[in-house]
Amino acid sequence: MEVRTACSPQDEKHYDTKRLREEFLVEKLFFENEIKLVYSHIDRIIFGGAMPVGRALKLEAGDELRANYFLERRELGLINIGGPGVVTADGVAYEIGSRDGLYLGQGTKDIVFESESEENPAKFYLCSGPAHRSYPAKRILKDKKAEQPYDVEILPENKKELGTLEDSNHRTINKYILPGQVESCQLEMGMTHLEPGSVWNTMPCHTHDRRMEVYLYFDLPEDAFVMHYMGEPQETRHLVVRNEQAVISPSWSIHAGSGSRNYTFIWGMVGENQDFDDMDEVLMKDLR
Ligand SMILES: O=C[C@H](O)[C@@H](O)CC(=O)C(=O)O
Ligand SMILES: [Zn+2]
Repeated sequence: MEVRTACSPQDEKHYDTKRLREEFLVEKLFFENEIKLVYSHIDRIIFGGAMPVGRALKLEAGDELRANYFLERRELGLINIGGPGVVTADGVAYEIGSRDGLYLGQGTKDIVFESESEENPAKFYLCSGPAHRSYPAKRILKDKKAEQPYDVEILPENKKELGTLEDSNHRTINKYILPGQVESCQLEMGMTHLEPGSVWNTMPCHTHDRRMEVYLYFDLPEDAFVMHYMGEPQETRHLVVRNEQAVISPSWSIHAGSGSRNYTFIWGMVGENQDFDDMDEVLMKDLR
């Protein structure tokens, strides 16, 4: 597990490109037959990728957690951005299609990831935060109908269309894990898709003092990129982000992006407030 420390905005504003990228960007999360995890001291989020190809991968606590198993004191959310796969948790096999999700509560002991085929492997993007009680496991279906008792369909009000082509920010925010749909201790997760011709996410932008966020950008061709904007609203900086790279966003930082074309991203948040709309809005005229 890679460990990243927290950082003050007083320091961050002096960073050059290399240092900014070392602190806030994760350049590769999906490695064949590996579970790559990043542990950030910021709200103790752990995020990463699991990409099983022809064999099963077991989630281990590692030395860093000093726990008997990964979810002993944590909860986990995931969204599959690859081909169909299976996540087996304490003997229950959850079939996770492309763009579907899964929530596993604190206390889940054995977690194993598999792909249905080697040619089109699953890519499970994982987000985990500290947890103090166990909520039920839920499979989250983006477009399919619920079949199993543990299934949840994304509610119509949690597929929120926002923005316009004129403002280059026409997009749909699909909320997967949040109160009223999938209960959790603190984790919230979702996936935002931009329409062709729209390139801006989260503009007008915001900060949220009560929670941090991680963005995973994907659905980008190799030579395309997203300029991700971070920093305090009057001290903005940018990161050039490529396909399947992730950005850590501290509570004091804006998090927005403009792509060289449209793209998709997954947001994962932990902190003390689960009200999705609890944001400190930044007016367009106030950005520097
Ligand atoms: O706090 C909320 C997160 O920043 C994202 O959900 C925002 C987002 O997906 C968007 O506006 O495109
Ligand atoms: Zn946000």
